[in-house]
Order: sequence, then structure tokens, then C-alpha cells
Amino acid sequence: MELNFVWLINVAALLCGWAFVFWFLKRVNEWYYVGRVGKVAYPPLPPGDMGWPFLGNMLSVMKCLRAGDPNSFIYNLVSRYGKTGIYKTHLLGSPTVIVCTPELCRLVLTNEEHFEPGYPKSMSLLAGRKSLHNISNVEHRLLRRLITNPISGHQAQAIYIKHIEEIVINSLDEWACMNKLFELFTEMKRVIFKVMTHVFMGSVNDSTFSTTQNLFYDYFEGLLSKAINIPGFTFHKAFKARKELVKILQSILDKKRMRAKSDDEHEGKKDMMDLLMEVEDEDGQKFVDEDIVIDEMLRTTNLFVVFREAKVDISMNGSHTIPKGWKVLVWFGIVHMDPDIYESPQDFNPSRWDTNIKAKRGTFLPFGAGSRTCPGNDLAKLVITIFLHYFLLNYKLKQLNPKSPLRFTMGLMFEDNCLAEVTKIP
Ligand code: HEM
Repeated sequence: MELNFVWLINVAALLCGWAFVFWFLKRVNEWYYVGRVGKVAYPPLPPGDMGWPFLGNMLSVMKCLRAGDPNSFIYNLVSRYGKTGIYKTHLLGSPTVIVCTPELCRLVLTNEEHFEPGYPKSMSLLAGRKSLHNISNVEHRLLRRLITNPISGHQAQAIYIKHIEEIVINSLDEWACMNKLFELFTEMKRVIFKVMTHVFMGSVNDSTFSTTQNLFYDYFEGLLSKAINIPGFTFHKAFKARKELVKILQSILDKKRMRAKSDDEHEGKKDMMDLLMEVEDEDGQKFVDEDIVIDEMLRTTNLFVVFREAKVDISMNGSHTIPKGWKVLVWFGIVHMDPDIYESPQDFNPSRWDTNIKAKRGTFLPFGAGSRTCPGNDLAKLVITIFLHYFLLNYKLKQLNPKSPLRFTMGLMFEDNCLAEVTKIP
């Protein structure tokens, strides 16, 4: 009897100890980050949960990502703290505020004075000191113009249409000739990568292409890893891949410069003009219909969040403060799935774009907003349009384990593959 009592006391003490450790650990981040600024902040900090020491809420985010439903992380915050559209949390090693209403997303994205890019350390380091995210606003404007001009607008894009069509048609034919199940996402990534390689590097031979592609995958994997540059870590592999990629690009550029010197410039111009004429005369109308589908695709599958950092303490519409130095996550995927904005948002319904839904500012932000709006948006839409055009007209797809549009996009990014067979319509 006495032994039982001692045993009970031990178990109770253990449980209390465990509950205390749990309670204590759950508050460390709150004390450390919020305690320092929260008392003086006016208006108050947004509601939310700072998670565990070091880890913050990363485990919850990873769980939602793996389940193919990243937005459920936000829905969870909404159910706990109400639909405030702004929440504090701790992600990727930093205290963070998430904004997820059209007004707040736009406010952050267009306010260059108070918000700067705040991408995780791994991304910043891998992008390099002179990348668009790591330079001054003046340098950014100059570099951006250099990147945007060759890939934006009808005229610039006309140059690529033929090559993109060629890549897409060849790839679709190759898929159809396989006559067996293949990993759809792996192959789609190859198509997209082929197009991008062509746009940015010109035509390259097969071996350079596959080396570049493998290096790029290693690089991509490192973007959201812990920035530990020690052999064996993902980041180290990504860093090495970056060095190799720079070498390859450098040698391609050198060769191009040499060739440009000896080329007949007039011939080059004539080719370009021919392509422009062809596009205006014959193909100008061809792709218009898919444009609407594309918006619905971007709405339903858009996974991207954009990272910023507050340069000063900022009051958001007078209701909450974002403290200086905190990261800001502009989570516009939630805006695209808001039933107050899009009726039955989970439904893939291209005809919803027949009404003038775009008129509401900030409700459709797949490419961001403000001075850092995606410069590749025209090109991205062009590639999707061409792919859809040929695919829908000439091919049939049988998916073994079909995915929702969201999981489909995630597959492109996170290797969540899906088996498919493609046949050509006779
Ligand atoms: C469906 C495809 C794409 C989506 C949804 C997308 C989305 C975005 C978004 C949301 C941003 C804003 C980031 C920020 O504000 O910090 C962005 C920036 C950027 N995107 Fe894209 N993008 C796509 C395709 C492309 C392509 C094809 C290219 C290259 C040709 C590209 C190049 C860039 C660059 C260089 C930036 C940085 C711009 C800056 O900081 O000024 N994107 N993209």
C-alpha cells in the first residue's frame, strides 16, 4: 500500500514536471521576442503563437506542407485567434508576422520605404551578394530593367514563342512515344527547365543541359535548408552547385561573346523580325482562350509566399504593430482561397473570371505587387499557355494517382510525384 502511494507520488511529480517543462518551453519564445517589444508597442502586436524555442512553428508548417495544404496553418490560426488577417509566429529561425488580407498584402508589398526583402538566410546566401534581393533600391531598379526587358512584352516574347513551341511539342511527343507510365512532375520540370535554359542560356548541348539541371535541383533544394556550410548538409551541396552553375554560365557567356564578334549581325536581326511577323500574322489570336484558365490555375495552385523584413516599427492600419527587424510573410494563397472574395474558392472554375473580379485590388496576387512584381510573369504565362494549347488539343492524359491542383504544384516543387500516361489523339 505504502509502495503504491510512493509510486503514485512519483508519477504525479513526473507529470507535473513534464507539464511545467512543457509550459516553460512554450513560453520561452514569447518572453524572449514579444516580452522585449510587446509592452511598449502601440498598437499591440498581432495575436498568434510563437511556438517552441529554436523551432518556432516550423513543425506545424511542415506538417501542413506535407499534407498538401499549407493554408491549413493559417486556418488553424484563424480558428484560435479570429479572422484578424495578421498573426505573429516564429518561422525559419525568426520572429515573423503573417499578413493574409488583400489590403495588408498590398500594403506590405508596395511599401518599399518600410519593408525590405526578408528572405531566409539560406536563400539570401545562395542568391548571392549581387542578387535582386541583396542590393540597394537604386541598384535593384537598374538590374531589374536589365532582366525584365528581354523577357517582357509581346515583342520580346515573340522571339521565344517558336523555341517554346518546339520544346513543348517535342516533349509531348516523347511522352506519348513512351507508351508507359512515367513520373509526370519529373518530366514537367524538365520541360520548364528546358525552356528557361533556352531563354537564359541559348541552345546548349544535351550533356550541358543535364549537368545544369542536376546542379539546379541541388541548388533549389538548399534554398529553404538550414544555412550550414559543412559537407554533408543540403546547404553545402547547394552552395557547391551554385559555384558550378556560375562557372557554366560564365563559359557560355564567353563563348557567346566570341561568337557575337564573328557573327553576321544583319542575319540575326532578320531572323528575329521574321519571328515577330509570323506571330502577328498567324498566331496572334491563337492562345487567347487559355488566358482565362491560366488565371484560375494561378489562383488555385499558387503556393508562393513572399518574404519581407520591417525596417522600422510599423503600425498596420492603426490596429497592430510589426516590430522592427521582424520578418513579414505575405501569404497571398489565403487571399486566393477566401470565400468572401471567390465564391466556392476550392472549385476550379475558369468562368469565374468572366466577371470583372480583377478590379478588386489585392485580391489576385500570384506574381506579387509593387516594385518587385515578378518580371517573369509574361514568360511564365506564355509557357503555360503554349503547353496547355498543344496538350489540350492533341493529347490525352491518364493519371494513376491524380492530385488536386495544389498537390500538383507542390509536386513540381517537392518531388511529390504522380504517375501518368500520355497518348496522342489520332
Ligand atoms: C508561375 C510562375 C511564377 C510565379 C507564380 C512567380 C511569382 C513571383 C512572385 C510572387 C514574386 C515576387 C517576390 C517578391 O515580391 O519578393 C516573383 C519575383 C521574381 N520572379 Fe517570379 N514567378 C514565376 C515565374 C518566374 C519566371 C519564369 C521568372 C524568370 C524568367 C521569374 C523571375 C523572378 C524574379 C527575378 C523575381 C525577383 C524580382 C525582384 O525582386 O525585383 N519568375 N515571382
